[in-house]
Amino acid sequence: MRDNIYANPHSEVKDFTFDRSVVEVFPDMIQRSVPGYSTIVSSIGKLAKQFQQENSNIYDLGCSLGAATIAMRKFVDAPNCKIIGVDNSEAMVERCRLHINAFKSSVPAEIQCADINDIEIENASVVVMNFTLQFIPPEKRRFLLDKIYAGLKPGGVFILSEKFVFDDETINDALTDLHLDFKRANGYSELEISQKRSAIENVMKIDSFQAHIERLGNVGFSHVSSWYQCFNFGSFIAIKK
Ligand SMILES: Nc1ncnc2c1ncn2[C@@H]1O[C@H](C[S@+](CC[C@H]([NH3+])C(=O)[O-])CC(=O)[O-])[C@@H](O)[C@H]1O
Ligand SMILES: O=C(O)C(=O)Cc1ccccc1
Repeated sequence: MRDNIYANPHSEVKDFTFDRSVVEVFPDMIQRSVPGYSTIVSSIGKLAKQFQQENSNIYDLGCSLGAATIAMRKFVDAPNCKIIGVDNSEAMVERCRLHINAFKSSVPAEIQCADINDIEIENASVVVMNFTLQFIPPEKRRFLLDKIYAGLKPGGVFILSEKFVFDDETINDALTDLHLDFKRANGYSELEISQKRSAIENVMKIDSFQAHIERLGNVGFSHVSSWYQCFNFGSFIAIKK
C-alpha cells in the first residue's frame, strides 16, 4: 500500500510512532524515504553469511517487518544458527511473523515483541541494527552498544545503519538537499515532507557520521568502517576481535 499518511494537512502533527497505520504502508514508506535501503538490506544478508558462526545467534534489533531477517535467512547456512528478531511495536511484530512464515527457510527465526534495551544479547555472531539506533533515546545508546559488544562472540560483526548529520554544515546541507530531492522524485509532496519531518524530529535523533565511528571504537570494536553511504544515510560494520 502507498504511504499517504502525511498527504493531507494534519491539524496537529503528532510524534511519529510505528503504529498500525505505519505498518500498513511501511515497505512503501521506507523504500521511498531511505536512499539505498534495498541495497543495504540485501548486503546485510551477504555480510551475515561472511560472519556467521555455527551454533550461534543472529540478532535483528528493531526488525520492523523482518526485511533484514528475511535477507539473512537467504544466505545464512552455518549449522545451528538462529535468527532472533526484536521489535517493540506490537503491530510490527504481528505482521512480521506473517512475513517470516511466508518465506520457507531452513534457518530458524524467532520474532520477539520487546524493548531492545531490556533483552539479553548472547552468543551472537551477527547483530544488526538497520535504522533502529536513531530511535533509541541518546542517553541509552552507549549502554545498548556495550551490551551488544559483550554479547558478540570473538570475530562477530555488528552492522549499524543510520541517517547521519554531518559536522560540516556545508556538507550537511548538500546531502540533506539530495535526500529531499530523493523524496520528491519518489512522489512525496512538500506537505508530506514537511509534516513527516515534524513527526520524526522529537523521536528520531540522529548522530554524526564521525560520532558513530568514534563510539564504535570506544565500545571496543577492533575493526570499524563505513561500508555503504547514499547521501546522508549509510551503514557501518564493526568487528569484535
Ligand atoms: N526500544 C525499541 N525496542 C525495539 N524496537 C524498537 C525500539 N525503538 C524503535 N524500535 C523499532 O525500530 C524500528 C525502526 S525502523 C527499522 C527498519 C528495519 N530494521 C528494516 O530493516 O526494515 C526504521 C525506520 O522506519 O526508519 C521500528 O520497527 C520500531 O518499532
Ligand atoms: O529521514 C526521513 O526523512 C525519513 O522519512 C526516515 C524514516 C523512514 C521511515 C520511518 C520513519 C522515518
